[in-house]
Amino acid sequence: MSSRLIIALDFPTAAQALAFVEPLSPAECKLKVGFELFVSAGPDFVRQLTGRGFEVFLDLKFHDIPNTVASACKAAAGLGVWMINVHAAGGAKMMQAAREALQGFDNPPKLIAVTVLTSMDKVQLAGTGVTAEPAQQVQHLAQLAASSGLDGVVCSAQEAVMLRQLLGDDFLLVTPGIRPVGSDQGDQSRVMTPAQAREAGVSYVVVGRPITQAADPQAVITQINADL
Ligand SMILES: O=C(O)c1cc(=O)[nH]c(=O)n1[C@@H]1O[C@H](COP(=O)(O)O)[C@@H](O)[C@H]1O
Repeated sequence: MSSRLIIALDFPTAAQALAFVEPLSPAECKLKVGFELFVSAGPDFVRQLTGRGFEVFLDLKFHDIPNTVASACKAAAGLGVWMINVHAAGGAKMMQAAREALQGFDNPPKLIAVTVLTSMDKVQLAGTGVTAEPAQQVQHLAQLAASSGLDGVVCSAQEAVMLRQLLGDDFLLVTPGIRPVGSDQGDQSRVMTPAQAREAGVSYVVVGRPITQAADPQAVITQINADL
């Protein structure tokens, strides 16, 4: 079975990211390219990763009017990536437009929606005008994503049990905010360990700094894969 670990390649340059990726194999992880690396390294870098056989999650969190998001999703799908995402807060019409935009592709990327960022807690969420508990808002947006035809959501592992029950076994639950025991929480709020995430029924975990900033990344990768 392929790994359920997605490593966040949050590096400033293609050279640094490639140096990190060099010893890795597509059997032990998938790779996530986010804003920082995509802005500096661009689509050619993404093609280099797919060319090496990696499944790539292009994490650009599209959030705009439906037409703009649909066009961006088409462009992303053209790169041959495995997964892309939009913000569920963009609404049902935006998510449906994203879904429809992928229809012409033979092997379209999985399309998932960000619910409530894992860095947000109740106080920060309230600051945006949403007075629901984070878990309630995650549930609301995940149901909207499911009814809009998306393949899954980004959420914290803390919401995984609830969403698995509600939305079934095939709905993808992709969970950042993963912290192995003893690692720094950093700017994340709703965190869980890899083993807790597995028990909660997540589909994939996203892990960045606990691996990329480790003295021995390979040891952390091996341990996380064992925990999953
Ligand atoms: O969409 C994401 O990947 C994402 C959503 C979210 O709610 N929280 C979140 O942390 N992420 C991403 O997941 C990664 C987590 O990195 P670390 O906190 O370093 O493990 C970062 O690249 C974030 O951009």
